[in-house]
Amino acid sequence: MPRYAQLVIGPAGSGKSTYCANLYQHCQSIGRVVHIVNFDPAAENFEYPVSVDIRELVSLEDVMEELKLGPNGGLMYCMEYMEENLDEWLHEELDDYIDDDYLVFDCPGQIELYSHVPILRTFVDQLKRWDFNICAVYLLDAQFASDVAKFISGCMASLSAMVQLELPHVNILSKMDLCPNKKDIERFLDPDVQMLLADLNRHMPPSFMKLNRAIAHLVDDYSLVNFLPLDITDEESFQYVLSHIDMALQFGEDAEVKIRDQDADFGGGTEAGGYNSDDAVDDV
Ligand SMILES: Nc1nc2c(ncn2[C@@H]2O[C@H](COP(=O)(O)OP(=O)(O)OP(=O)(O)O)[C@@H](O)[C@H]2O)c(=O)[nH]1
Ligand SMILES: [Mg+2]
Repeated sequence: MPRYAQLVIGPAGSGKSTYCANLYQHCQSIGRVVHIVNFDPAAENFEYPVSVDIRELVSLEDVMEELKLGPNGGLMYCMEYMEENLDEWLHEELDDYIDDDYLVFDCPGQIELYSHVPILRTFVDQLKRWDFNICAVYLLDAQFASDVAKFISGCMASLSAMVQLELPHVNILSKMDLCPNKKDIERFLDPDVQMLLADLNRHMPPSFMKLNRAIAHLVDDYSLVNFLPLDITDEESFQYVLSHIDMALQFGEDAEVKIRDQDADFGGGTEAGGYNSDDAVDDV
């Protein structure tokens, strides 16, 4: 039987770790087992129990200190080091997770990892060889849907990850609880590219019209302009997103949903997401 992996990616601060923490909680509440892998060598605080931690192999702090690298160069070094040690380190770590186990990789936010650096591609190819079904879960802050130009740039970033990784790909608009007017966002979830194009042209000088058209068609040709909204304060919203990801992973087709061991070693449960969602809703 295969194992399953969500690769949670997206720009810095888009809500990847918060999503992982809330996914863990949601799964606990419905009696499903998921294991979260911290794949970010720079991460320090966790709102979920970490099942596998890249920092046991390499940590950004040590790399910056020993190699005198800055945070971005240091992170790239860490990820290259991970790539070189896939067989020894990760293979061994994942050995504990067998048939139909479901892992969620909380990745770093350095956008170059998903655009032109081949590290994650090598990593997913290796996971496939180890019989994982994998789905890329790309988070984009719903603020990107506040205007068309921002939204198109978010789509392009997601598109480059999609082309680079060649995985089933689910796009999520995160932080919907912070959106004052959800109706405004709706037109971006499954938008008409002609409408986006007209909007772009309206806000830009005529010299950009040809470029705008080319970009809009590129995005349209890849059928990428499709986002699922996620409001982490709403269980139904979570269930909706998770069911799409499960479908992309073909999870549940030949695997039984594992019932959580009530005595899981992570005692006491976690608090959701490191922020107070009630306050966030009140702010809107
Ligand atoms: N209100 C609200 N805040 C969120 C949500 N998701 C994330 N945040 C906040 O946004 C900030 C960044 O969230 P993270 O989950 O750390 O984002 P990340 O993508 O893991 O960031 P990096 O690992 O640095 O790339 C934190 O302050 C979170 O509390 C959300 O759905 N709603
Ligand atoms: Mg994070």
